[in-house]
Amino acid sequence: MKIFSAAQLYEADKTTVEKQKITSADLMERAGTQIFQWLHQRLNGAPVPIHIFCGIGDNGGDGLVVGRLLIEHGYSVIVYVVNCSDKRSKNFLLNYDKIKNVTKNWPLLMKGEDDFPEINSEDIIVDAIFGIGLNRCPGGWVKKLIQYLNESKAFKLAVDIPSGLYSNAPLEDKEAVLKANHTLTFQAPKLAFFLPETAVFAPSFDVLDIGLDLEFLHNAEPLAQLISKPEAQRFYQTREKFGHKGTYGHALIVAGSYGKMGAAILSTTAAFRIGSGMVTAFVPKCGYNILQTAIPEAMVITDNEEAFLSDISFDFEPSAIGVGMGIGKNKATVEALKKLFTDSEIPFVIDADALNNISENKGLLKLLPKHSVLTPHPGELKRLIGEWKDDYDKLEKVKKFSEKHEVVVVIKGAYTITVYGDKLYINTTGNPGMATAGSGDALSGVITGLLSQGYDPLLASVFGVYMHGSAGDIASEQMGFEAVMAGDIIDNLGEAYLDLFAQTEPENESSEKN
Ligand SMILES: NC(=O)C1=CN([C@@H]2O[C@H](COP(=O)(O)OP(=O)(O)OC[C@H]3O[C@@H](n4cnc5c(N)ncnc54)[C@H](OP(=O)(O)O)[C@@H]3O)[C@@H](O)[C@H]2O)[C@@H](O)CC1
Ligand SMILES: [K+]
Repeated sequence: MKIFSAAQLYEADKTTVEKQKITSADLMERAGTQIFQWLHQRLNGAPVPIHIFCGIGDNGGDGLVVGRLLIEHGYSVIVYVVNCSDKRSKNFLLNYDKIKNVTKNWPLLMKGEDDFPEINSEDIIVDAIFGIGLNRCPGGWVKKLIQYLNESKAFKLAVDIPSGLYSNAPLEDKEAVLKANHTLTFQAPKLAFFLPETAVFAPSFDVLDIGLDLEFLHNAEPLAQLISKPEAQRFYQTREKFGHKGTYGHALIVAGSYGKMGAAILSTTAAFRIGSGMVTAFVPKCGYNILQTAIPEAMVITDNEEAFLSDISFDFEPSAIGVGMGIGKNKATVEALKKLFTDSEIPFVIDADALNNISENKGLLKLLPKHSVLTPHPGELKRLIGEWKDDYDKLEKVKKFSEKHEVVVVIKGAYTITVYGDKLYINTTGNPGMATAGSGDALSGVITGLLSQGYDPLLASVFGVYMHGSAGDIASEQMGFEAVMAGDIIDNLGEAYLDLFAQTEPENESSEKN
């Protein structure tokens, strides 16, 4: 699924109206009807008070449509007009007139704090104050209204986007954004829903298909691609009936130091579980017995040093190399990395201490084979590219970094984002249970294992992140977030493959669940 900018959505709106020979009011009716149906399906006529706060633009217009349809179906509705500007939109005015035909209780005009209504915790708030047309930070009594609504325990449903949030621009004042419980967004999710600073305002959402012109949407270059099951299914490369272990490559995992041999075990096991034909672990001497005992399937080569890596030499040609998990920052290890990067031509997966060593010795970057994959968590990323002003600045910096060094960067987080040049791929699998030691080692093993099977570096990253998250989701379903350990994620990679093509109940066609 594609993520578009606000400007592109306006363009799509215009094209749709022209091509489908409808009016923009018809489109608003479609949008409002979808929101109404979502509520109606869940409330089933329940007499719960519904407070609808409408701005004076088209987002407010949507709110008025929802209000009218709810009133027509006998719901208990109170509509407020947040009268923050004189420039009411055409379709707002049209629906303002229409709602007067179905009720004697005209919308209440709010002009200041004195007009804030009492809202009970069992009530429902529909937020239709601002949509993607927000053009400045809400201030004055409107900001106070947003804060007032945020304090309420009532369920808050945002129309299109929580009011005060820009769809694809940085946050100006986090006190002036509605904290929605759920958002019903039109046609495509907004970029703000996936970035750490802004995602908290839209913790869950559904995408409502309002029938915008498919050709336009198909041809438009998106801000980012969302990676869910349908995309992951397309990336999957079938295993051949007559394949043998050589067909699926030989992954080399360069990992571990004294006290951190678990990182090597996790990455090596993950590379196997994702389908590598053979995996060799390169570890300091102290890891030999540990690795051979923990993973009999793996081959093990050791460094001359007992406790850390000092010279990474091997006498075979791996099809992919994952390096850095638990290797520490010994001077000799940095020299060993320098030699490894210089001698190899195949792309690497670079994680953990390999990233930290690169950050402290930026010259190493120049030695990296093209299309290597870097998998930093936020702290490692900061050390690599420096501080950023906000999430959007971060993405721009990573894009430049990716372009300059011709590498894939996997920014790990609640929504992991893979960056390659100016392209962004946002993952949708994963859960808070995966915030546990070794989860990153599992991911680097997964990506290395996919590379070794012939997936190209970008696909290995995007598909690997999806599979790692999916395995984590399955593990969390089995044992709850708190109990998940990295090994459980790896143990469920097989289930994640099975789940990729498992038959599921058909979803409601008009909405895509997040
Ligand atoms: N595109 C589509 O495909 C479809 C879009 N649809 C819907 O339209 C929505 C977009 O509507 P929109 O363009 O009218 O903008 P919207 O978000 O209502 O706000 C603009 C108004 O708010 C005002 N205003 C802004 N910031 C402010 C501030 N800080 N403080 C105070 N005022 C502020 C601004 O006032 P002004 O700057 O003119 O003073 C202007 O009047 C979209 O989110 C979706 O819900 C669907 O109906 C159908 C398909
Ligand atoms: K809104």
